Amino acid sequence: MVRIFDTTLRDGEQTPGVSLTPNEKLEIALKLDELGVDIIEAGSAITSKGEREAIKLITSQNLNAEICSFVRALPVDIDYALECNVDSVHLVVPTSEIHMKYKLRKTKEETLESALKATEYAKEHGLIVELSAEDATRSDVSFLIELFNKGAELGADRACVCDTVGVLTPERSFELFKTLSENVSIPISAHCHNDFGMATANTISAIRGGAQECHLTVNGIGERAGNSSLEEVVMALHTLYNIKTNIKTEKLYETSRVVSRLMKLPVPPNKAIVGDNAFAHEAGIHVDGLVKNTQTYEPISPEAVGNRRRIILGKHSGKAALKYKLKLMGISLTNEEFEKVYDKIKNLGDLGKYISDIDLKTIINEVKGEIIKKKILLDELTVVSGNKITPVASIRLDFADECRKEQLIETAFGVGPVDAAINAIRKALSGVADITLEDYRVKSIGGGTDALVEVVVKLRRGHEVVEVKNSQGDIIRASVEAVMEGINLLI
Ligand SMILES: CC(=O)SCCNC(=O)CCNC(=O)[C@H](O)C(C)(C)COP(=O)(O)OP(=O)(O)OC[C@H]1O[C@@H](n2cnc3c(N)ncnc32)[C@H](O)[C@@H]1OP(=O)(O)O
Ligand SMILES: CC(=O)C(=O)O
Repeated sequence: MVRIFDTTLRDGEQTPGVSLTPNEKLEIALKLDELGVDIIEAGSAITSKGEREAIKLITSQNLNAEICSFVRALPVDIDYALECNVDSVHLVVPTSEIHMKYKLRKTKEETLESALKATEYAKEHGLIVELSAEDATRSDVSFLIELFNKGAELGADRACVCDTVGVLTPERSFELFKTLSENVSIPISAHCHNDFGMATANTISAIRGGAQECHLTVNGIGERAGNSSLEEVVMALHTLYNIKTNIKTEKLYETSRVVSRLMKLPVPPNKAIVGDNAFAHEAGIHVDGLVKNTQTYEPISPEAVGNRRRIILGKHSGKAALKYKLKLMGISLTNEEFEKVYDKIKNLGDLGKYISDIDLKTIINEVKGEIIKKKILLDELTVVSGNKITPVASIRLDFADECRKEQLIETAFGVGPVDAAINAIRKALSGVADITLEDYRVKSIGGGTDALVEVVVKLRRGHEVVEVKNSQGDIIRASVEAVMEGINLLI
């Protein structure tokens, strides 16, 4: 069993440009606790008043996880951590020549002395101490052994080896952690960075070498190129090495998305385990294999990590993929219709188009000659904007489906006239269609104030996404009509 020390809220929050409010930190901490991490490094208490408020909020929840604060080898940092009622401190001491000489401006002896004093101080105040060597992978190994063993004599509970600038290789990592775990009297943890894209491999090698705990972040976020990614390390350990952790893997995707949303850091589609393409398949040969047996092209099931399988139609699709999609959607086609739909998919694919489920429905309707009646029509739109007025829009929509027919009227404010108009649509449709605007882009086609503007909106309803374009001279109408078109496609 390997213990997971999650540093999403400390090293992860050190991602340049990221800063969370106390409530946002709490929301992530609650998710991490549900996920089953053993330790949550909630922040560095010394950093700011807001940071301390966040850590206090987290420690007040009585979570299952141990709550930890980063501290330098300084009593003042430990005092701030104590004020936040944490269970433990991640007590960090630079150990490489470069860090000691240039950053701390201290000798090895002085560094060791301050580290041990700080350890003693933290222990006297009842804290669990994880004594951590910063830039350990560019440090003298005998110095690391001396620091950790002397720290252990003073009560340090765990030792941590930081690959601060990500220079380990899997081979070196195995050897280093083997040597340290054979010569240090307390459990050792690995904290790896991803500067050369090897953080996951280095962490796994550290564990194989004897590390009993690892520092990870959700989505691999963190300083520079980030830290070892929690979802990658955990799934590799469970699946490829048969080493267990306390992580409830089926919560990985959901946790990834909460962190992404609150940190405003999108997850790359090809991100292992939690990326939207991690279980997406387009190539015909792959989909044919998957339909016959999912293990042909999936090393683990998407459900195991709370992700989902997506079959994408496009240029590389084969007929097995189209048949599979039609079966899922409960649509039957004659052979002739099937061939026509398939040809259209290939043609659109050649034009570089990705064919969403909604596009597929539109293609099928076209091929079958069926006209789809729009459920929501824009009847009236009024927008008022100026220098002495908060932009405001009122809207009247005609809504009609099989069971309901009504007019929806709403008014809303916005930061500008477009925002006000879209807010009014959203308000009018709340409860009718819960749709989120994921992206809005505008560009001018030609110059001059009378130029055409092209608006592109991306809307999501559950797992379905549409992208719609509208071009005309009036930016407000272009925006509203693009949104209305998208909504009609989604409902
Ligand atoms: C690899 C890592 O991720 S390390 C963690 C990085 N995290 C952070 O930096 C947390 C956010 N930081 C902050 O809010 C601020 O830097 C503070 C509050 C910690 C310190 O702010 P300041 O007092 O203004 O110091 P400043 O940031 O300019 O410099 C850091 C000081 O800490 C010292 N220091 C750095 N690491 C350590 C350490 N582990 N133990 C003791 N002292 C340290 C530096 O030598 C420097 O001291 P100096 O001013 O005497 O030269
Ligand atoms: C302590 C830490 O975050 C590092 O050395 O990378």
